[in-house]
Amino acid sequence: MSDTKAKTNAGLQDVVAGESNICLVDGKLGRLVYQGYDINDLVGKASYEEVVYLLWHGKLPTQPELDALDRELKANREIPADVLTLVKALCESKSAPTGMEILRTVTSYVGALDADKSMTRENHLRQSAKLVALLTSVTAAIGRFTQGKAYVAPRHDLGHAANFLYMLHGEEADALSVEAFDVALILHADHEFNASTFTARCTVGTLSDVYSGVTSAIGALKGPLHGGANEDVLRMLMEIDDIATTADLLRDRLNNGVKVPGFGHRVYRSYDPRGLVLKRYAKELTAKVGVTKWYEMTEIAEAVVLEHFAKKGKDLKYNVDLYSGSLYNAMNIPVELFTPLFVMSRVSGWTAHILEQYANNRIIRPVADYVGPVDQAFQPINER
Ligand SMILES: CC(=O)SCCNC(=O)CCNC(=O)[C@H](O)C(C)(C)COP(=O)(O)OP(=O)(O)OC[C@H]1O[C@@H](n2cnc3c(N)ncnc32)[C@H](O)[C@@H]1OP(=O)(O)O
Ligand SMILES: O=C([O-])CC(=O)C(=O)O
Repeated sequence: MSDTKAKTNAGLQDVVAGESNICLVDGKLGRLVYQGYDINDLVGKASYEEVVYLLWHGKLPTQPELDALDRELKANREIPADVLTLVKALCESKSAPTGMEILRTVTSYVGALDADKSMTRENHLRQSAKLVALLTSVTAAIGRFTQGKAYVAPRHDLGHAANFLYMLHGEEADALSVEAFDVALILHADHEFNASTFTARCTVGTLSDVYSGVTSAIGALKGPLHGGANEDVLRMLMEIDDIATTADLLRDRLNNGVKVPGFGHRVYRSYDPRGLVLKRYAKELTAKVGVTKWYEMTEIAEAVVLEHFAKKGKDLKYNVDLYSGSLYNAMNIPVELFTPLFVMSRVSGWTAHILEQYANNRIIRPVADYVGPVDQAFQPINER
């Protein structure tokens, strides 16, 4: 048995697992900072594309730098014919793969077909830009095919957020939807050593490639305790489907010890600053489109769950996934696409962390506190 008296924190809670310049999550103050910039100073002022540049390069771009990134993203918007055929076949498959399973497969597929395997920062940035653009177009295509609609080719005169909504709906979205969607992309872009980002760093810490890092990160984000929670929130509300009974049903759920998606966080103790911004946009957009039911039910959920936590003396609050559901619904985005939307945004953060890991790499390999037996006497199979 190991003689190391390592203190094992279940789920690595509060364990400092490395240094990073990219993102600060201040759980006590409810503050989120990208490369030194508070998210509240970025939303509504910077575009998602500027934030992508910021995360990768550690500084806000000048206009020529932003133009160059914009050209590169646009050059990668079109889905290659073989990828489109794969996406369509998966969407129509009897096994009904989820959007996350399709994105995971596509990432792995395009990685296998990328002939340039060189381990240079320049090549890694090229691959990162390709993934940011391509996974966005593929998410829109999944939305089209799963609704039995035809693929809509990208436009090059639209920004990243506006182009996605155009490719999904086949028509240009209104200005408030584009602004709110761009803000949602910014807010989901990075979050320090969350489970999927840490997974990506572990993968590339072996000096594996960018596509492997992102493929494994998608697998980690998919789970209901992480990115999958944004779909679960709206599904839960749709199952309740009644404003009048929401509070009682949620109280029952909590009293039966069942978790409510969209609440709780490993780091935030005061509040999740992303949730506040999304709530504001959800309120405005749902009122504008005249579909306020899910937003109203979400507000009831917020009140009921926080009251429950407070009575139990728990400092848990709602997280980023609570209000995104009613917001995306007001943009007419199907629930099945909510976690893929998270990928579309977070791929910028994953690749920023992948670049940072490569720049100062040491293989990530913690130790286990072995608690099993060590002195077992071997018995041949015929004596067992
Ligand atoms: C983008 C993101 O990944 S944000 C998170 C998205 N995930 C969700 O919304 C799913 C619901 N939330 C959760 O499962 C958790 O809060 C997590 C996974 C986010 C954090 O997990 P942990 O830090 O391990 O907290 P843990 O699950 O141990 O919760 C601590 C206590 O609060 C309770 N609790 C935590 N979240 C919730 C919840 N959503 N509803 C009800 N109770 C909860 C737990 O049951 C536990 O209670 P106990 O001490 O009586 O056993
Ligand atoms: O930080 C976490 O553990 C989860 C989270 O909110 C995110 O990844 O955005």
